[in-house]
Amino acid sequence: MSMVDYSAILAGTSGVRVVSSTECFSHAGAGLPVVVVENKLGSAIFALQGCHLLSFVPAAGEEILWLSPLAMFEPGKAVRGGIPMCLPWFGGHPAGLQSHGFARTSDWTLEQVSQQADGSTLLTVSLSSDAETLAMWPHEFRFEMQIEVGRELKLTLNVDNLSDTPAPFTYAYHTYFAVADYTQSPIYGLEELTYIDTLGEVTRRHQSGTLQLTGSTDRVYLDVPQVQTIVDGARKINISSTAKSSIVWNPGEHADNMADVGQYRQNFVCVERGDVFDNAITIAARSRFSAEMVLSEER
Ligand SMILES: O=P(O)(O)OC[C@H]1O[C@H](O)[C@H](O)[C@@H](O)[C@@H]1O
Repeated sequence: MSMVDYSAILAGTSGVRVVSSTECFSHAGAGLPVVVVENKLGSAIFALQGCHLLSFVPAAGEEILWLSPLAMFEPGKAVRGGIPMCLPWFGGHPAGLQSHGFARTSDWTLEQVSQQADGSTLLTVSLSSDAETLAMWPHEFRFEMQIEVGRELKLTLNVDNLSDTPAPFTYAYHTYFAVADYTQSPIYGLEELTYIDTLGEVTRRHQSGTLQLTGSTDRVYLDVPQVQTIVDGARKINISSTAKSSIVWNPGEHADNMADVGQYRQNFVCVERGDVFDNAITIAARSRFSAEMVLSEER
């Protein structure tokens, strides 16, 4: 595993380290460079591959993110769990390019680290276009993620279209939330909305009342309110975002055919905030698009 030397960026900031994932997790695979952030308000770990959050624990709270015990930490392979970033397209690609875009398996660069006055830590991570990305997505770009680790986890995605043509764009924060049992964890904030059911034949449906998953589910809720709340026993996990869609997913019984999920499917639910399907956007030439997501825990 090759490690970039980040000592100049980390100098002067305490509580941030760049190490091999093998130091933090006992998962299979060669390992990936991860950034470990610890302060008095909370702690987080993210992989530089994909700018992929793997853990967030608010101080005195519990792990918010689910990371599969069967996850593989291999260069070029998306890790199962945490917050894979899907962009610059979400889902399948018409020409058969990799599902959920190339950003989640690309190596992002740690640009800046700073300590905020309230004790939180702010990190900036980026990915820029090159010949390989231009062959897949014909726009020069700079993707930037600002990661603020405090009592809450705040992620701000800035997408600069540096090209002279408008860029059609879909994305999602594909968050896997840790719950004791996804069939006992109601999700509030989607009541009476229209959703696209993508299991089998794609159909449009209406959500009557509160959503409670009972098995295999793959849905795109459109024009959602800012906040969804997952109730996991005595705690509530709040997901607040500027994104207009919520993709709700658990493979249910199909997890038996997924080498990195299997029997552990019961312990997560994905509520993914993004702009997809009818909410897809176009970023004008030489313009910036920004999207924010904040995760917090309540008891
Ligand atoms: O296995 P992945 O490529 O990570 O995708 C995992 C899942 O992501 C989203 O939730 C999609 O809506 C699902 O259809 C897909 O199965």
